Amino acid sequence: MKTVLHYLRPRLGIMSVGLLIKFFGTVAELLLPWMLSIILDKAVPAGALGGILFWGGLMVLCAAAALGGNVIANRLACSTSRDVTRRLRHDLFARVMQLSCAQEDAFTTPSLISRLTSDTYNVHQMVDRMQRLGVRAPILLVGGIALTLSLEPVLTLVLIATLPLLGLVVWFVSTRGIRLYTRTQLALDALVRRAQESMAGIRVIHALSKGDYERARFDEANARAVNCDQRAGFLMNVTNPAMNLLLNAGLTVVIVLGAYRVNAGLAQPGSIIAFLSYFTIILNALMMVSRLFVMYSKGAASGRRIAEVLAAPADLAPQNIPPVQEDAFLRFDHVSFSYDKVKDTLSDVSFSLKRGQTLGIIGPTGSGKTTILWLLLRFYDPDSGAVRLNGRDVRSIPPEVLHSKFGVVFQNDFLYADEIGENIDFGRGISPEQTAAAARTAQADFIAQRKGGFSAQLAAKGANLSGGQKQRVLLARALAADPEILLLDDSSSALDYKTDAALRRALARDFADTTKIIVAQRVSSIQNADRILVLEDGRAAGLGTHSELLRSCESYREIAQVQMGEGE
Ligand SMILES: Nc1ncnc2c1ncn2[C@@H]1O[C@H](COP(=O)(O)OP(=O)(O)OP(=O)(O)O)[C@@H](O)[C@H]1O
Repeated sequence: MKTVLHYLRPRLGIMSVGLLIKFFGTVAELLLPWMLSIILDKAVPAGALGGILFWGGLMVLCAAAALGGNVIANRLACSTSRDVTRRLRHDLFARVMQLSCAQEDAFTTPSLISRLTSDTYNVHQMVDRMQRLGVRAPILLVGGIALTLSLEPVLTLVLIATLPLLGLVVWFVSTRGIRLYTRTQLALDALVRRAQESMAGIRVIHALSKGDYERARFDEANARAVNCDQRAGFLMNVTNPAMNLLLNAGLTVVIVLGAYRVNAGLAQPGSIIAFLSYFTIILNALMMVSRLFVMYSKGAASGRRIAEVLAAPADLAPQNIPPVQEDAFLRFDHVSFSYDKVKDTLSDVSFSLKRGQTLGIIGPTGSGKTTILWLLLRFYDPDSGAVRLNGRDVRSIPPEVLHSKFGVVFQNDFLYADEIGENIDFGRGISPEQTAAAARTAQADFIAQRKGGFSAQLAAKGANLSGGQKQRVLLARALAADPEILLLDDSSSALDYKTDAALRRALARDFADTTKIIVAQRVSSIQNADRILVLEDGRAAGLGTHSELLRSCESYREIAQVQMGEGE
């Protein structure tokens, strides 16, 4: 709730005006039965037409004030909740964008999506309802009880006697509600994850005719989410009838007692009618309070989930590490790293490159090739050792400065549903000439030949391109900003051998000063690299040129033999 209150602070002025209008509107509404009792008990028996007209006119004015006040206050409440949600969503998204990969892994993507969508919606609803009902319900409740006390103190005691029981119901609902709604949100996270997985793999699912299997998996997650929501809903649904029961029981006692008191001449009929109206008003106010607690339970649970992300520490903040004097441009210095902090993913890996040199990385799947790139980009920090650029530890370089040095193509990289040119530019203001040059180096000549050229529209994830075309657009994107360091993670695997060779020649020619790290499965993609790192289960099994490794590294010789028949 602290987080939500923080976002409400800039709106305090407007909220106060809205709540003040709500206050007066509700007071006007509350006075209506009291005025009715004056008309019935005083003006009518005295036959005072002037009195009847005066109080009747006042009632019309009060009713109009109540209506107008409510409408204006509700509109103000709406604008506040909209504004709070917009700012909250904006900051949450900005924070999500800055999360480290380790934090992303911990929160999980589906959970972050539902925090950005359904959780912010729940907070929106809570802020909205709190303003609409938060003032109205207590005034109707407290004011109603005060007025009934002045009208009929004896009967009011019956009303007051039921209040502790009602309070107990509200307390029980709100404490259990937060727990149940947190569980519901977790089930929704799982549902989003299932939907995301199925959408991402929809072609494989079709190809393997696994539609039924996926539907069953989705239904299972769906049923769990519905079940959790049902439990929370059941608790909330029990609240209203339970309160109704208590209040109707009280109402029955009031009617019986009221009839007895009128009969005995201890009370007037007008007061009893007004009392019954107040009883209904108080009943409604209590219903509002219980609804408020439902919204509060949901909103508070969601607010807590949002606050967790906003409060996540900036664990990639630059650290104060003094630079060292060294001749290498890029150095991995005895780096060890583990994702789960149990088993090392990389163990004591070292290599260095001079500016403009190329490192090829090869090794079995899961040997840690991509992890080396993650550490270079400081998506994760090494557990021991250091990654340095020009003698500066990457942990001491501000992320935006560090990342501006890189051009990257990752495995399964993404393309927007936008023009090809926009996908290459990626919001960096790259000139059309630079874009065209990058596309030429990336061997993406097909773009110019395509209808619309660089303005041709891509489908989401580049679905209207072939695998090889996609890789070449992604390469053009990586090259367009003329990076100091180029990281290519298995990014030419879909290219035919001829195009792959042409790409390597173009890179060597047009990006001679760019330091390149190329992760590849094909020996042919890296055999001309200045150095090749052979990884095996996170360890450097070999480091050298192609011919050196053929002589000295058995596992490299085996790969080369299988792929090219070399080294025998
Ligand atoms: N985010 C992560 N959390 C936990 N473990 C991970 C994570 N990413 C990768 N791993 C694990 O770390 C190991 C190395 O993964 P990495 O992606 O670096 O391998 P790779 O050599 O690039 O594999 P491939 O050739 O298949 O792309 C694997 O065992 C993988 O399961």
